[in-house]
Amino acid sequence: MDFSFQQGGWGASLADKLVRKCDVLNRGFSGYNTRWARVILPRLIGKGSGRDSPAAVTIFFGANDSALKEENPRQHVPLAEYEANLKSMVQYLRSVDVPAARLILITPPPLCEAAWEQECLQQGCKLNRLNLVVGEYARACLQVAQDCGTDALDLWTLMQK
Ligand SMILES: CCCCCCCCCCCCCCCCOC[C@H](COP(=O)(O)O)OC(C)=O
Repeated sequence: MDFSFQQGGWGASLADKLVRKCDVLNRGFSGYNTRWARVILPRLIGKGSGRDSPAAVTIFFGANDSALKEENPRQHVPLAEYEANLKSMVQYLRSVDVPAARLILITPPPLCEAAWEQECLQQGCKLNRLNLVVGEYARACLQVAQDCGTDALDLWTLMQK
């Protein structure tokens, strides 16, 4: 997310598609999980921080939360806490007047284990994420969206090979 406004990134593409219709703001923090994000969210989005009411607010977490506890305890967040943190972020956004109908929860994307393993090896560690585990977090994200009455974008399913 942090890097999505770089050349060719999905944030930049979205901003380009929506030019003259609405502004796309990026509040991504690379490497963050929901445990850290829920703490800083009020500093990123406060009551009335947009000039107009937002057309949509996306919440896109889970890739880092789903890192394996044994191999990456720093970023790992247990599944139940991930769900609770997402719900807390939804509740916070609703408390600053973002209607549930304007919220979109995005599941973590699928993981290409072979490519990620290369990245891990370069950093001197073992493969620390598994696509099947990411899928469990994606399903939990969809469940939270259903429970909270928000829209959801199931990237994990849409982007599987
Ligand atoms: C109002 C309409 C909203 C539409 C949103 C459309 C969203 C499209 C998203 C496409 C996503 C492409 C894949 C992105 C992959 C991002 O992976 C990120 C993770 C975590 O990285 P970071 O954010 O830096 O912590 O990357 C890895 C390697 O886990």
